[in-house]
Amino acid sequence: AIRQILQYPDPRLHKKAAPVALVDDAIRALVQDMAETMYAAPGIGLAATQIDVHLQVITIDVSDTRDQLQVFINPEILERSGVSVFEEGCLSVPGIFERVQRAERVTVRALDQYGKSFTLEADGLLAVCIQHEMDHLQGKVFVEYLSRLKQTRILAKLRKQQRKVM
Ligand SMILES: O=C(O)C[C@@H](Cc1ccccc1)C(=O)SCC(=O)c1ccccc1
Ligand SMILES: [Zn+2]
Repeated sequence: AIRQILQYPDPRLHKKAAPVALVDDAIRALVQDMAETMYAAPGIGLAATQIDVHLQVITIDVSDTRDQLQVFINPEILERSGVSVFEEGCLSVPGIFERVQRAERVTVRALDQYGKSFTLEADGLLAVCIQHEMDHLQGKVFVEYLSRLKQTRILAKLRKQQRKVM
């Protein structure tokens, strides 16, 4: 089912996600809901935190055919190298696109939706997205890397947008 995505500055976006103890059918159902929600938004990634589920689960699909889902459960970054700057967006901060500096390449270890451990070396958009989603699991939203002035302006803009919707 498509879930509601929390909108910044909702305080629930700052909660830290707990590790998944057992990758069972309930977790696989959560992954399905996250994928459905991500594709409908549309987005290239989604962290469970964004649908108010505080578990370390991430779905990503950076393919342009939108049919290559990648699932990361209890992800850990083992290595990071280089620097890349990329204009990022966020489904929890609609309409805001800002440049963020991150590692160019990451080696990440995680469990898949069947509980099997895997290690992946990523670069490019996949590396950027993995880091963006893992920030969400730590309760961090990409706008927090920006200057105070930019954050103030973004909050004002979002408040205006959210009032209109109400
Ligand atoms: O809020 C999120 O985590 C989703 C976010 C992921 C992300 C985008 C860009 C850089 C880093 C992380 C999004 O998917 S925002 C929407 C977006 O960028 C996009 C949507 C459809 C097609 C292509 C990109
Ligand atoms: Zn985001």
